[in-house]
Amino acid sequence: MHKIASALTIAGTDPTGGAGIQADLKVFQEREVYGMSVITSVVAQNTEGVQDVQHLTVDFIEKQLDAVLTDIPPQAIKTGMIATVEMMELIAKKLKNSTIPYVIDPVMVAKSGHSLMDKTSREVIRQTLIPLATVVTPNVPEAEILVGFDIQTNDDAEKAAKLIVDELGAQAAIVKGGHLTGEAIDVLYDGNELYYFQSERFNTKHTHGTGCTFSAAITAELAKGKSVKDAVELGKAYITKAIEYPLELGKGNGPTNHWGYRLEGLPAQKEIVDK
Ligand SMILES: Nc1ncnc2c1ncn2[C@@H]1O[C@H](COP(=O)(O)OP(=O)(O)OP(=O)(O)O)[C@@H](O)[C@H]1O
Ligand SMILES: Cc1ncc(COP(=O)(O)O)c(N)n1
Repeated sequence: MHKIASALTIAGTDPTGGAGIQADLKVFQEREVYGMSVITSVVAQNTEGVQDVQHLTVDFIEKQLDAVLTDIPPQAIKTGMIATVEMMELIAKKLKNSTIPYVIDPVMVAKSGHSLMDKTSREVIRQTLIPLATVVTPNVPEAEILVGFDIQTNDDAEKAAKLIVDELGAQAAIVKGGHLTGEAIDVLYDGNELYYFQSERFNTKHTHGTGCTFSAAITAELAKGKSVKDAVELGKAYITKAIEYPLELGKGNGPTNHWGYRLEGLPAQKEIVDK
C-alpha cells in the first residue's frame, strides 16, 4: 500500500485557480501530500480582482470540518481566508486541543485591494487563532495590523516576527518581504533564532496567490514531518520558482506557476541528486 501524508486547507475559493483553496490543493499535489479542503467563503474573483463574496454558514463549515477530521486526520492544517469572527471562533474551538501543525496565512486584503476579512476579525484573529499557530505567515500590511507598528526595514520585520511569537503566542512567525523593495527577503523567528530567506525580486505582475502558494508549500512540508525552518526553506524555493517562471495567464495579475520548481528542483531534492 502507498502511504502518504495528508494536509488540510481551510480557506476561500478562487474560480480562476490562482489563489485560495484551488492554489493550495495544487501545491499539496505537487509536493506529494494528499490534499483536502474545507471552504469558508465562495469568492467570485479572477486575475483582475474580486467581484463578490458569499460566506458559508458557520454551521456548514463545522459540518465540513467534522467530515474531514473524523475520517482522514491530516498531518498538517493551514487556514487562509477566514472572514468573520464566528468562523475564527469555530476553528479555534476545533483546533484548541490539537497537536497537528497549524499554519496561519492571515489573509486580510487581496492584492487587488478588496477586503477578505472584516475589520473586527483583524483584532479577533490575534486572540483566537494566532496563539494556536505553529507558524504565521503575514505579508507586511498584515503584520503591521497584527503588531501595530510600521514595517519598512528588515529590522522592523524582525521585531514584528518576534512580537508575534513572544507576545501574541504563535510558535513561529515569518514576515514576508513581497511588499517591500530590493531583494525578496522573508524573516522567520522560531522562538529561538532569526532566519533570513532571500531571493532575487522578479519584475513581474504575475503574483496573484503568492502568499497562498507559499503557506501551502510550508504546510505540505510540515505534513511530511519537516521542521519549521526546513519547511520554510523548501516553501521559499517553491514560491521563488513559481514567480520566476510565470504562466502569462489572465488579463490582470496572473497566477503562480506550480511547475516552476521542476525546472531546477528544490534544495532537498538537489541534495538527493548530488548523493
Ligand atoms: N516579485 C517577487 N519576486 C520574488 N519573490 C517574491 C516577489 N513577490 C513576492 N515574493 C515572495 O513571495 C512570497 C509571498 O510574499 P507576498 O508578500 O507576495 O505574500 P502575500 O502578499 O501574502 O501574497 P498574496 O496576497 O498574493 O497571496 C514571499 O516569499 C515573498 O518574498
Ligand atoms: C480566497 C482567497 N484567498 C486569498 C487571496 C489572496 O491572494 P491575493 O492577495 O494574491 O489576491 C485571494 N485573493 N483569495
